[in-house]
Amino acid sequence: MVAKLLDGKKLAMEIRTHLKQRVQELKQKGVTPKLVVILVGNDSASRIYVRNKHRAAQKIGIETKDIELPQEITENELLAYVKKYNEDDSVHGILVQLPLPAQINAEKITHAIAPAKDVDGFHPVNIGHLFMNDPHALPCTPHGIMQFFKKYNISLMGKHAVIVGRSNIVGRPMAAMMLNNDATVTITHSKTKNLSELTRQADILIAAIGQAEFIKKTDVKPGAVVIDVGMNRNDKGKLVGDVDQKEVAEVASYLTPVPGGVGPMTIAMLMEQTVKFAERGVQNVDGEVSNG
Ligand SMILES: NC(=O)C1=CN([C@@H]2O[C@H](COP(=O)(O)OP(=O)(O)OC[C@H]3O[C@@H](n4cnc5c(N)ncnc54)[C@H](OP(=O)(O)O)[C@@H]3O)[C@@H](O)[C@H]2O)C=CC1
Ligand SMILES: Nc1nc(=O)c2c([nH]1)NC[C@@H]1CN(c3ccc(C(=O)N[C@@H](CCC(=O)O)C(=O)O)cc3)C=[N+]21
Ligand SMILES: [Mg+2]
Repeated sequence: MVAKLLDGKKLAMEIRTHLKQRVQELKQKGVTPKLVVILVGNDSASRIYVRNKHRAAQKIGIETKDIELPQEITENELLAYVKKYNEDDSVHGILVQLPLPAQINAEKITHAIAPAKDVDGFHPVNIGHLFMNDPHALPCTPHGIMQFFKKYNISLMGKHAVIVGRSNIVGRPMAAMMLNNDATVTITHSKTKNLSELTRQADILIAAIGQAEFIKKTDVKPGAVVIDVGMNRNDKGKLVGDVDQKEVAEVASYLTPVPGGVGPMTIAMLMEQTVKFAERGVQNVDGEVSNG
């Protein structure tokens, strides 16, 4: 079998076209969706993300403000920025890039972002809604992955989904979303025993580990759908995923490439949520019932 590649670049472009239309409608009502991105220090995956976000926002007509802060900034200084944009009615979305430097308690920052502006969907209130199958804001990376399943008619019902990685930004919310869509979900991590035995049972395998080309052909059941979330540099400095793409393409039915797979979808979902939040604001002004 040769895997069919799930083209995230193309799907993200389709989504952008729809968003552009929605932004135009908002602008006619006098509202320009605005996203504030706060980057502390110089994490390399975050750099790529910030650059690509900016480009996408420009194409759609979303206003972005990038705030770049030094590695040494204190927690209170960073909290003051969050507070400022929480209170600024022209801002619809706030995103603080992770990871944050060691002197800052990331949890404290995440908790400080107003849930209604939490475009990452990382606030405990939003995570709680998601786990209760009543989502208000959705973490962008797993939400983007769900769009592949929709687009390519990959049903999750009754399927065994195995997720490698349990981070708050990918693994855990991915598990909730797949569970909400009737998959049977196994979450694995660095303490999991006999990992390969589990991954080989997966109808749908999500690799969100942060280890270059970790998942090999022998870890994958023939015909499985394999989603590669990883963004790593290999020893030659090349961008590679968590999946050995060349090997795994020989056994998987579907596979997301890196680059051009999950990454562009993460950005498309960030844009989508920014627009959605801006639309909610307009609904509230019009006196209609808000959906959250
Ligand atoms: N394309 C995109 O849009 C995005 C890509 N990424 C990329 O995805 C990858 C994962 O990111 P993120 O979730 O933030 O990473 P984290 O480092 O926060 O989490 C990694 C997870 O993988 C687990 N893990 C690490 N090594 C192993 C191993 N050998 N066997 C089994 N499990 C292991 C860890 O286990 P434990 O909990 O026990 O430590 C942890 O749960 C990175 O490459 C990142 O750059 C991230 C976000 C978005
Ligand atoms: N609060 C927060 N939320 C995040 O969602 C978040 C974060 N912090 N910190 C960093 C990680 C990483 N991440 C990426 C998203 C898209 C690409 C992306 O655009 N990838 C392109 C890269 C192509 C290229 O330009 O080389 C692709 O895969 O095709 C990369 C990385 C989001 N993250
Ligand atoms: Mg990708």
